[in-house]
Amino acid sequence: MASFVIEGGHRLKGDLVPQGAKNEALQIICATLLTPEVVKIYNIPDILDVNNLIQLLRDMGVEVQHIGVNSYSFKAENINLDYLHTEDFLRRSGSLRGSVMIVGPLVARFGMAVIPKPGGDKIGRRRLDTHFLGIQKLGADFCYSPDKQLYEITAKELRGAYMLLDEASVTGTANILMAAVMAKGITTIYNAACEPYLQQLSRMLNNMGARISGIGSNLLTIEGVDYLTGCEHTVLPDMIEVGSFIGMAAMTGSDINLKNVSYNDLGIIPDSFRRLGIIVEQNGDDIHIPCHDTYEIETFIDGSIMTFSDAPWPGLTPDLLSVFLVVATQAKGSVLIHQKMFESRLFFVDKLIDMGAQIILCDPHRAAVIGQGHAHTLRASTMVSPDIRAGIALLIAAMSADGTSTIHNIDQIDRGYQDIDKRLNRIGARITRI
Ligand SMILES: CC(=O)N[C@H]1[C@@H](OP(=O)(O)OP(=O)(O)OC[C@H]2O[C@@H](n3ccc(=O)[nH]c3=O)[C@H](O)[C@@H]2O)O[C@H](CO)[C@@H](O)[C@@H]1O
Ligand SMILES: C=C(OP(=O)(O)O)C(=O)O
Repeated sequence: MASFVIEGGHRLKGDLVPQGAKNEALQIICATLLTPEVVKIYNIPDILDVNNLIQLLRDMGVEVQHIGVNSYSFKAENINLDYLHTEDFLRRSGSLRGSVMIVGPLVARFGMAVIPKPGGDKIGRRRLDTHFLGIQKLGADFCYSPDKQLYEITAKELRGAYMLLDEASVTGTANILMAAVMAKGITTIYNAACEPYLQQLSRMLNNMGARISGIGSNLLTIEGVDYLTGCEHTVLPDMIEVGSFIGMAAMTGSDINLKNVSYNDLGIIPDSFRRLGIIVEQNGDDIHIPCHDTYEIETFIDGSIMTFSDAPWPGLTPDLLSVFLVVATQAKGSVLIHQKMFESRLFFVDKLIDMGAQIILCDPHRAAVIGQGHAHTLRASTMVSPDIRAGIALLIAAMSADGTSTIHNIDQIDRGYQDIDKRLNRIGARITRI
């Protein structure tokens, strides 16, 4: 397992271009299964999760061609459904969360699919009920096979239905949407998730001939069609990477320009960093973070201590709370980080405490951070990255610390951040991959 050795204390200066969004790319790549025609996708990030999904589709028989930098064409004309029952399929799909989203397209087009146990971050219970209940509402049957530990799904015909989702699940909404686009009649999904990932998926599906309205809201209406065509689609910049770079710039006292961030799709993210006292300048579609010697967390208007908590879009994404937390350790002021959605995502704070950060882990969901205003720089340390976003938070901590740190298990960072060491070293970081 590879590691990063990070020499802390270097300020960065220069431009960074965010990669394509991991969580959008995973949905979009699964959607290529809905048509036998060619789909061209641009701005696909070159990261472990996405590459594993592309390989999974190749193994299923999809013709995949690399047609340019971060660009691929997909042609799902001849799918080998028998592959879904192989050990190889189970192993590969178990390596990433996004693999669960092949179910919707397969049921829609072939009337059968298999739900393996999906992979992804081990950050608490990650149930799939929303996926099951929604696809069942469309008329599919689920049968559990205990020896193989997977669900086999069959459907003679999918029929549109009204459904109120039990929670606004991101991958759940994507899966149901992809199943519904070719169902007979009208499907209405209320309490749908509406992250930019889903808005982009809906636009892509409409470009393929689907009839989806309500895009960007939590009420989607889908008029089923018989056939979807090929299309071209460009993945948005990764808002989580943009947020990670904003936090990294402030914490390391760097001066960074983030190019082409698709500002209007960042929602509440820039303002949330501003509430941590960070100067986030918008220049057209770029963001400039000037060098900060210090930054001060706001209080709420009544003077009480600020809370940052996650919520489904347009609320604050849970995937950036680890970054807000680490950045707060070097701010002036205090903040409560409340991770409502996941129950095992904050335990990495022990490593920050070892580095000298002032944090009280109140319970698995809440951590109070007492910022030290750069008065006490963090100490270098040796750590293991437990999940993708804790991984980037530890990298930010190590880059700002005094001395040389080591982070093991960096596969967890490579899962979501393309060539992170090379891109940061180009503008002044000192990160060695060993
Ligand atoms: C591949 C992918 O796209 N992964 C993302 C996706 O995962 P994923 O789609 O797996 O996450 P879900 O949206 O299903 O749910 C995330 C967690 O939040 C809880 N929950 C969800 C909705 C809600 O209204 N209330 C609630 O408590 C769920 O029970 C679960 O514990 O969305 C998550 C939530 O933004 C992100 O962290 C993941 O990066
Ligand atoms: C939790 C995440 O990813 P996944 O759902 O793929 O585990 C994430 O991107 O922060």
